[in-house]
Amino acid sequence: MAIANSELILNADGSIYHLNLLPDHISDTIITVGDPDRVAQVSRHFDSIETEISKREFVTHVGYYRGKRLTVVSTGIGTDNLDIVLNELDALVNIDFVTRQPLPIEEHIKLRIIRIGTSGTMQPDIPVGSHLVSEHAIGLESLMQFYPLVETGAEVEFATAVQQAVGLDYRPYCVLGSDLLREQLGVGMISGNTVTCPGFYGPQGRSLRLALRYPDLLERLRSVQYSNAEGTFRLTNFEMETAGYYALGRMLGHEVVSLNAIVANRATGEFAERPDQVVNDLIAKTLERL
Ligand SMILES: O=P(O)(O)O[C@H]1O[C@H](CO)[C@@H](O)[C@H]1O
Ligand SMILES: O=c1cc[nH]c(=O)[nH]1
Repeated sequence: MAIANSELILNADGSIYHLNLLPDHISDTIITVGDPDRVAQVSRHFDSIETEISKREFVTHVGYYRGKRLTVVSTGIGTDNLDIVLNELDALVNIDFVTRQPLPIEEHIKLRIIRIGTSGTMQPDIPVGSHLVSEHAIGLESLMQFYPLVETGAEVEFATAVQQAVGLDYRPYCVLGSDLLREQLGVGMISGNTVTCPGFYGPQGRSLRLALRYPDLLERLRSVQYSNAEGTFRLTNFEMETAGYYALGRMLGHEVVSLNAIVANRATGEFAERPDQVVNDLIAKTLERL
C-alpha cells in the first residue's frame, strides 16, 4: 500500500519535507554534524561542491572529496531532530517516491552515516582536545519509548547498571555502534561509551541558576563499571544525539558511527581554548580515512 501524503510528506518539487532533499542528493556515505555552520567546515575540504540546500537547521552540501561523492547534513541539536534526519535520509534511499512504497528488502540501501560532533567528558584522564569514537551509546532521553528497539542482553545490563548508579526512575537504552566504521575511522582515537542526554544543563549535571535533582550526577556516572565477557566498560562522555543515531541506525539497517571532539572536561572544569581547532582536526582526520 502506498504511504499516505500525511506520513511521507513531499514538498512541491518532490523533495522530502524537512531536509528538502531529493533522492539524487544522497551519497552512500553521509557526514552529519550538529551545527549548520559546520557543514561548510566539512565541504571546504571538497574538490567540488555540486549542491547546497537548506531548510530550518538542516543544511546540506553535496560534493566530491578525492573522487568520492559525499553528502554533509546538519541535524541541529537533540535526538528529536535525529528522528527527523535519519527517517528522512532512509526514506530518500529506501522508499520509491513515485509509488510511495518501501523498496523490497533485498534492494535496501545501507548508508554509512558518520557523526562529527562536539562533546564533554566526565573523566579526568580524557584530555580536552582529544578525539573519541563512541563504542556504546546510552540514551537517557525518551526517543526509544516510541520504537521497538531490540537490545542485546549485554546492552540491557549496561543500561541497567547506569540506571542503578544514577538512581533513575526508568531504564535508559544502550546500543553498540558500527564495528566496521569504528575500526575504519576510530584508529588512534579514545574508544568510549557515550551518554546521550535530553539537555545540555540539568541532564548533564550542569547548574547555572537552577538546582539539580542529581547534583552528583558526574560522580554517579563515573562510578559505573560494567563488565562482561567482552571486557569492562566505563562511561566517557556526554552529548545529545549518539544514542538516537545508533538505535535508529540499527533499526533501519545502516552503519553508523559517532566521532566526538572533546571540548569540555567536566571533572577538571576545563573548556577547549580553540574548540573549532579540535573539530577541524577531527573533520580532516575523518575525511582522510573515508
Ligand atoms: O556539536 P554538536 O554536533 O551539535 O554536538 C553537541 O553539541 C551540542 C550542544 O552544545 C549538542 O548537539 C551535542 O550533542
Ligand atoms: O559538555 C558538552 C559539550 C558539548 N556538547 C555537549 O552536549 N556537552
